[in-house]
Amino acid sequence: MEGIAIMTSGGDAAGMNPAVKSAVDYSISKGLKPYLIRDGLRGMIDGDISAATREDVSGILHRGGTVLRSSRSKRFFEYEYRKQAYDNLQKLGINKLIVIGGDGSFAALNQFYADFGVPFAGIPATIDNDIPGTDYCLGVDTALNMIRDSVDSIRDTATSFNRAFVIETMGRDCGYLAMVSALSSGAEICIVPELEYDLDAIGQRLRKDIENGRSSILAIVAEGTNMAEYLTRWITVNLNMETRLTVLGHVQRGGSPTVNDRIMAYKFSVAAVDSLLAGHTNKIMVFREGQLGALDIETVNSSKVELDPQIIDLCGHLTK
Ligand SMILES: Nc1ncnc2c1ncn2[C@@H]1O[C@H](COP(=O)(O)OP(=O)(O)OP(=O)(O)O)[C@@H](O)[C@H]1O
Ligand SMILES: O=P(O)(O)OC[C@H]1O[C@](O)(CO)[C@@H](O)[C@@H]1O
Ligand SMILES: [Mg+2]
Repeated sequence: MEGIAIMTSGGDAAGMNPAVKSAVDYSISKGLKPYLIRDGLRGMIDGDISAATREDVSGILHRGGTVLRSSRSKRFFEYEYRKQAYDNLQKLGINKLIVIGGDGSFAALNQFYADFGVPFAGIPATIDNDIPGTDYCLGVDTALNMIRDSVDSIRDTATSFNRAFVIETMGRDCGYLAMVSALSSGAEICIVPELEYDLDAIGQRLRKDIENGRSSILAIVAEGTNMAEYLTRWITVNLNMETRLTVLGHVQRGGSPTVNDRIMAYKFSVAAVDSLLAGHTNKIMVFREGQLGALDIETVNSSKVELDPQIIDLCGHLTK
């Protein structure tokens, strides 16, 4: 039986566990022998790999994070350790890989393919939603719901005082989480890398609102702008409102996957196994304009992330 190994790599994301479960179950149904690699690239180098049964992956789909665990391995950049990883796969008869992770993890597996010709299929999973070619990455919906709950709670306390709150969301260099959260929570300000902002205009708009009775302000700031602390001081001074900063941090990465993340995980996993069975060697599963598909890693690597233009438009008035 042909061996197929499944791993999670890079930042964990809700949806990784249902993706692992589905990849194992579907591989077995297709006559493959699934293996699980623990701790991502670290486990591949150190041979932390074991055969998987359906029982091994039962009862995991509702859990957040990744039961396989993850890593960011410095050693994988070195050929010597990639060779060690290859030898581990060879010993077990594994000649197909599924990697559930972000762009860095795909780059790692593509390098591994260039070195040793082991085909892989990538499943986009990162709350940042920053993988080119796909509108959706696993974990994003769960993260957005986490953020919504947190911002709604902050709104409760903000409106109990005359206060402003600046809330920083994750997303590395991508403002998707911040933009969708600003819209879904009714924020007054949104600062993201994708949009220019005009603090003078924001000041004029909100001073008028305050004259007309506004007593609280919510500002959502993407981590990639590095603006959260500055904006907190700016609101205090320029809008004369007591202002608190909340950095949501890793709470956004946890939590039980939403229904959407579970269903997307199943779709991506089945597509990944099918892609390998069809003989494709280095495809990334994507979801674009409501359709499931697959792109060559080269296309993904050479493209730019394109966020939903309607979301960007809808946020425009929150930046001035
Ligand atoms: N060019 C490369 N060659 C070899 N290994 C690489 C390469 N690029 C990335 N890697 C490996 O892939 C790991 C995961 O990449 P990275 O830390 O960027 O996370 P990611 O998969 O992009 O997920 P996220 O952005 O959601 O955290 C890195 O820690 C490194 O071990
Ligand atoms: O603290 P860590 O796990 O290194 O990663 C933090 C980064 O990971 C991400 O959450 C993506 O998983 C980014 O938004 C953030 O910048
Ligand atoms: Mg990444």
